[in-house]
Amino acid sequence: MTKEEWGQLKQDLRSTVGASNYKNWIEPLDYVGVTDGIAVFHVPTSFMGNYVSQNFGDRILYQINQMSSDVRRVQFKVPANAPRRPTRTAPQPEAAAARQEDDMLIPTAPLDERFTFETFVVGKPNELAHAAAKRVAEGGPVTFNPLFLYGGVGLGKTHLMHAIAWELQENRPELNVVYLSAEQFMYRFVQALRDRKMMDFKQMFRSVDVLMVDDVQFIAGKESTQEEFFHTFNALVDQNKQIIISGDRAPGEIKNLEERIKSRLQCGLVVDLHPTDYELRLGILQSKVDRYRAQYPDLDMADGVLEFLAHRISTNVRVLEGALTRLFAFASLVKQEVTLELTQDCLADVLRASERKISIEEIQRRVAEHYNIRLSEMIGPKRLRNFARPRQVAMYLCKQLTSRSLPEIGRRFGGRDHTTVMHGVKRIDELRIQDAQIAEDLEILRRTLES
Ligand SMILES: Nc1ncnc2c1ncn2[C@@H]1O[C@H](COP(=O)(O)OP(=O)(O)OP(=O)(O)O)[C@@H](O)[C@H]1O
Repeated sequence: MTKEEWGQLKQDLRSTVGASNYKNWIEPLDYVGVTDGIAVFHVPTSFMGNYVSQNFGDRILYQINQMSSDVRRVQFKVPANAPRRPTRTAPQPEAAAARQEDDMLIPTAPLDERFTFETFVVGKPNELAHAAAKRVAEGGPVTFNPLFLYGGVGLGKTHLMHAIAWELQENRPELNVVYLSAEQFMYRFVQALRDRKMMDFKQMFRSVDVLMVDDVQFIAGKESTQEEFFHTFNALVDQNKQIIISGDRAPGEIKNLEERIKSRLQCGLVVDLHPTDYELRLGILQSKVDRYRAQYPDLDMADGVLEFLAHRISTNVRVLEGALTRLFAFASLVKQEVTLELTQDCLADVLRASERKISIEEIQRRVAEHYNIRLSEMIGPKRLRNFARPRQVAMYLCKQLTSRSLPEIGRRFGGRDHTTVMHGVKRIDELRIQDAQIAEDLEILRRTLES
């Protein structure tokens, strides 16, 4: 079959499949030629290839055979040198855009170019989640299904999901990887219902190789979306296709999520991203600064600024990044070195908002745990050294980390006098210098309390 013949045949197909199907599925086909009785067409995505093959393959072959009898099969494949999947960040080719406009069923959402494994800083709080994400991104045989990533706001769930999708595209370009938020899933679902395209919807989601759904808590309480999600999930698991889900808490703790979905989500590997600690925050800041240096080559930064920010800003990485961006923009505007003073001025509101309110109770509890004594023993009247020293450490930390007065602290330590507290604080201040063990205890406790 020549290209001209295909051109003619295509026009014939228009009347048999209808204008909308023609525009969406037939027009974008790029006819390559016939080899060994197989008519080969190039398609922009493997998803599209599967769809056309399943829905129009027989009809196309039939039409071809009306013209030429030496074609036995039709094949739709993504060319080996195809550009990265066009439905992501790259501009959409016309056909794909038209398709999206037409029926809004192309399920994948754009990926953020900044969210890759290279830019993800690994520390104790996220090392497990990172390792699991890396494993899935290799695209090898499915070992845990689903991978469920959860954690609080701004701790890197979306970043890791995008990183997996990018890497899968690199490692296994032939796979049909679909990433979308649970909200988008619902939106597509409702739209398919409205447009009476449920068959298309089902087929589409069941034809993916890797399904990634972000912020699954969104579908909690939304009955029919949950139902459809459950069926999609099961169909893919049955076919041994990888599923990756994120949520803001562990599956069992998501309210108004059906029990059967909860238990399905718990079947694979559930890993959490813990709140960041000081070291991780510092690492993230350093890596961001390295990138900013390219943007602001003349900007100087005084020692201690990053450490200050890592100490003072909350666990949410998004807030941390926002603060740094603002700081750099401000410093370059006023053409000044980034000093501690400038930082405090420029970020006064952020610093105030993320001031962590540590309570006396929290300090007492942590210190008791650290020294392996009971809370009642620390607060109680006993003067045994085993209890008295931890008590003084706790008093010292209360003075350092809260804004409570000495009499108030005394009251909360079993009604002790403020002079007792003062004595305790002074004693620990001395020991801090003489006794390395005490210094280390204080450092550990301060860090855990501040993280
Ligand atoms: N370990 C990390 N290394 C580098 N950047 C990080 C890290 N963790 C988070 N970030 C950055 O912090 C920002 C927030 O992360 P992300 O959007 O992934 O959070 P999330 O957990 O999905 O939050 P939400 O619950 O609000 O959706 C992003 O800009 C991301 O790049």
